[in-house]
Amino acid sequence: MRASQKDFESALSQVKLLKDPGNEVKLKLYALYKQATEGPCNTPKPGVFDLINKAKWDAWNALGSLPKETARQNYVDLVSGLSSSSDSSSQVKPEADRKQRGYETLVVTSEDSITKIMMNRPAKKNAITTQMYNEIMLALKAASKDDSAITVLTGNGDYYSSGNDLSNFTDIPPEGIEEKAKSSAILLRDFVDCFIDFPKPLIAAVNGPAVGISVTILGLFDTVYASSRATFHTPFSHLGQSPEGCSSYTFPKIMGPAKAAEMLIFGKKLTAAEACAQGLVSEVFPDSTFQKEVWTRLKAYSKLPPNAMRISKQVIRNREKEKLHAINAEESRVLQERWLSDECTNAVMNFLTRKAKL
Ligand SMILES: CCCCCCCCCCC/C=C/C(=O)SCCNC(=O)CCNC(=O)[C@H](O)C(C)(C)COP(=O)(O)OP(=O)(O)OC[C@H]1O[C@@H](n2cnc3c(N)ncnc32)[C@H](O)[C@@H]1OP(=O)(O)O
Repeated sequence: MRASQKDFESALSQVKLLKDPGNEVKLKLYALYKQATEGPCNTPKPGVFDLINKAKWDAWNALGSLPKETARQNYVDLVSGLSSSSDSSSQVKPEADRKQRGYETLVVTSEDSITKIMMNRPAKKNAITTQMYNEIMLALKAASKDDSAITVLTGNGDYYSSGNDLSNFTDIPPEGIEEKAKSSAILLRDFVDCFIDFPKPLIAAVNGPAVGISVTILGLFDTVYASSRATFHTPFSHLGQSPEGCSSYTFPKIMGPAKAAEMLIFGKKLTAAEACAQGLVSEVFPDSTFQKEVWTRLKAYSKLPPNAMRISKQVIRNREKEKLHAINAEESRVLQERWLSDECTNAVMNFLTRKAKL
């Protein structure tokens, strides 16, 4: 059955209510509309620099001598197809579709062009076990290839993360502590390399206190938002350890050597406001509105052209990459030795036997 003028008019009203179907479809709609109402294109071709009008002219001209009635019918069919697909895509996707399965220590979701990686061991203050290091690496690798524009790391519960899970030190294989230190240094190096190489904008939403490695790697993020309740703390000397996450380079660069030394050598704890004043944090939000304000901001950012954002990140970061990989390798090598020291063993034992908290 041929589309009537009434069908065509109703399609014209319907099209105004549709979600933006993208430029390609908009050009098709334009061309069919012109063909249906004016017949074949016989206006002069716009100049090469008049890009938009030239694209429209090309689309219309491509319809050749298609009869007006057929163009009208095609327009009505196209709008009807768009309406039904937009009805189904506007339905809320079931939770199971949005959540990426297969992680035990994380909840990973992708929505609104944002991949959110949430550390999910709230009862242990999101302490990072060997399994969590591996899962974060997997999630970052997947996020670097998915169709999201930006990636966010955050924590579930009252902490962002209490850093390395100190029970990682008790899980010693039969080959002995040296072997464990060696494999842990490789794990650490690989973990930090994933942040150095991550190609899309990477944002930390620091929902609460952050300790150790969860703080040091912030220097490798593009933006860091913090709740007013967050604190930042790297108690390496207390633990007989030394800095990682490239912080021996990024922290002095971000906050100056004197402030960096207070954090990295003396374990000074910064409030969110102090961390922001020193350049480690981009912006602090009141804890009561943190989630709402951060996600509203990120949803707006995620609509920016993704390729432009990736390229801007490359321009900002690429010249430092080689240096960062070398620093990461060196920090991991030094830590491998530190883990075998009495200072480190005693500090970890004190925590695990509940004699000390940091
Ligand atoms: C041979 C070498 C192997 C090494 C393998 C290493 C792999 C790579 C390492 C990379 C280097 C990283 C370095 C760091 O991140 S250093 C920082 C380490 N973190 C800490 O030292 C923090 C320790 N935790 C605390 O001081 C307190 O728990 C904290 C102040 C964070 C919170 O105190 P609060 O009183 O509020 O809460 P609880 O102490 O009762 O905590 C609740 C439960 O969570 C457990 N918890 C918390 N943090 C950790 C942690 N980091 N590791 C292990 N467990 C942690 C805590 O024990 C409580 O558990 P229970 O309820 O079971 O008692």
